Amino acid sequence: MKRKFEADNDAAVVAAAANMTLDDEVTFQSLGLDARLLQGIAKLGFANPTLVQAKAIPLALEGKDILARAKTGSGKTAAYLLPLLQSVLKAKEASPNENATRAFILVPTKELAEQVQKMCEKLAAFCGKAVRVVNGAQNVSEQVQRSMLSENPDIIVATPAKALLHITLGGQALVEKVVHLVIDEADLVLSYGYEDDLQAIAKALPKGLQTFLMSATLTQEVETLKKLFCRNPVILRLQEGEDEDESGGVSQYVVKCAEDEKFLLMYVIFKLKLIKGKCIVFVGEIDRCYRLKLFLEQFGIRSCILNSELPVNSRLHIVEEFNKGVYDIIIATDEHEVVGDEEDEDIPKRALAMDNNDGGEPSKKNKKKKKARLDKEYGVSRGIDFQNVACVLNFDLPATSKSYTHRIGRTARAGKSGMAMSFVIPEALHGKHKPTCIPSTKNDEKVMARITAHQTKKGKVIKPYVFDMEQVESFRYRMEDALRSVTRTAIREARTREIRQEILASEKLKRHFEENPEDLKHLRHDGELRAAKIQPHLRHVPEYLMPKDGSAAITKGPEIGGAALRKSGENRIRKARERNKRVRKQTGKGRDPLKMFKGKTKK
Ligand SMILES: Nc1ncnc2c1ncn2[C@@H]1O[C@H](COP(=O)(O)OP(=O)(O)OP(=O)(O)O)[C@@H](O)[C@H]1O
Repeated sequence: MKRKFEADNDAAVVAAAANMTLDDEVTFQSLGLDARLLQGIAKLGFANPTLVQAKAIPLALEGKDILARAKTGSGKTAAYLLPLLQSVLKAKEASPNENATRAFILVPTKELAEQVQKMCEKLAAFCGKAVRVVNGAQNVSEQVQRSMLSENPDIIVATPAKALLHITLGGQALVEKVVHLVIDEADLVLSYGYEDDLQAIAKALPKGLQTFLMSATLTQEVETLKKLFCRNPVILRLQEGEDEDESGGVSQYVVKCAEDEKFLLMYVIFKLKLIKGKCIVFVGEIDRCYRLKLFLEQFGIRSCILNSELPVNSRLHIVEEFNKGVYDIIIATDEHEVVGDEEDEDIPKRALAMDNNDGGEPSKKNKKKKKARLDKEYGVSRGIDFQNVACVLNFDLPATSKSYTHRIGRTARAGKSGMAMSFVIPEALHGKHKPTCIPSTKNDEKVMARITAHQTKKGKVIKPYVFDMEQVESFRYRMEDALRSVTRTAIREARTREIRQEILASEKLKRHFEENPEDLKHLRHDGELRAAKIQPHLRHVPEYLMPKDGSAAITKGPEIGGAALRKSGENRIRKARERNKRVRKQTGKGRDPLKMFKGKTKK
């Protein structure tokens, strides 16, 4: 049984309280950080520390162990990286010629390792060669691993499994000077199956390290890690919403609909551009990614897919490009989250093996085959810093309220606003349109009730979102037409083709892109899979289908995701791009002159 972690009963110093707020006068300068780090912070555009940074950094600089619980997107990464970097710089000043690894940062996924390493490099951008941080989570040969470790990088970011490999290879020489250990997403690392690795790491690292445990939720797992690694830590329990300004936070909505209406709404929402800005759509199974992508493709709507089957380089590139604004829609699974971690046994284990089955029970053989293909160190709903996401759309509900919290935490980050919309199939409507329905949705109402209770406890409200279904219904015929084309064979083909393409791009072209990084810009992940029958007429919305009062009349709720964009520069960039496109269309300017050129022959 899971138990909520009660810091108050703990012997440790409880530094946080419900009324902990951010003092106006706390600035990065007042935290006493090195001038080079302040330059890095300024370059990142961080004006002031977030609450978790303002509270954790001074304590960390005093050498205290920290156990911090702060909401998703609240800036926990810099809260531990800055004190770590400060410590490395100090050590380098004391012994400029000594190369020694001083910190290990453990994260649950490869995606997160890459992100943390990049953030570290950005914060240390003005430190010259004084700081060397490596991403030790990559799959590399022993030879590469040896060369990576040969100069004892100051900071190693890795998953626990990879960190242990490094420690085993590097031996005492690698760990003897380690003084800091960070476990990011601490509530998650154990559920990723890293327990044995963590036990071994605890034995191998020197005693008396300064430890940081960072998490969005305090659970029994965090308590276990605390016992394993911490010495009387300061516990920071930063309450939800304390560091939000009034406009910040996620507005949460629920839409009750049948399985086929999910597709209908997706068509209408994306085709009529009802979402202003970028959107992450979470689905329950890998096959669902392809079903939805192929379905949207029928209407000329482009999207990218993210799941653990894709090679890690493709996954990282997709997130990077999405953050730059290259793509608007990501359809993702969060497979590690799908194995329910709540007490209720009724919660369907949205097991990976159900995949590809369209509802049937998986055969044992199938189960084995599927699991072998998936990357254990994959994860997108935890920790990944998707930027300026206007809306998180739960096409299929997650299995637990904890997963829900992390999914919706991909929007409204860094004090911005965002929207989360969840589709829920009421029991009465379940069973309708069985061919596409996934078994886990049977329990949607139960799961949603648990999610609502969890959010209510945190003072959050989930409101119903209303669409004008009469207007939406006029699109049904086209939806059904498109859905019919997305057969199981088409899905299977698309899935195989996508993986093949991505592996090709990821592995064979890796060296090419290392040598020609500019070419990466042209590698797109939202291409058409074309596995389903293409029906050109579906790409256009005929005038007679459009609501008389414009597309916005379809929603009776607030603008979807609009608030998130109002604050981001991306909105301006997007508008400028659209404007330029219109101008180019009207004037013909900007077209490829080579393609436009019509040679005249002399008479
Ligand atoms: N002081 C700051 N001012 C403005 N933006 C910041 C600041 N600190 C961090 N950010 C930005 O906030 C976003 C979220 O930060 P970060 O990823 O560290 O959050 P997190 O708390 O670790 O989230 P999660 O729980 O999802 O892992 C990032 O885009 C980061 O660049």
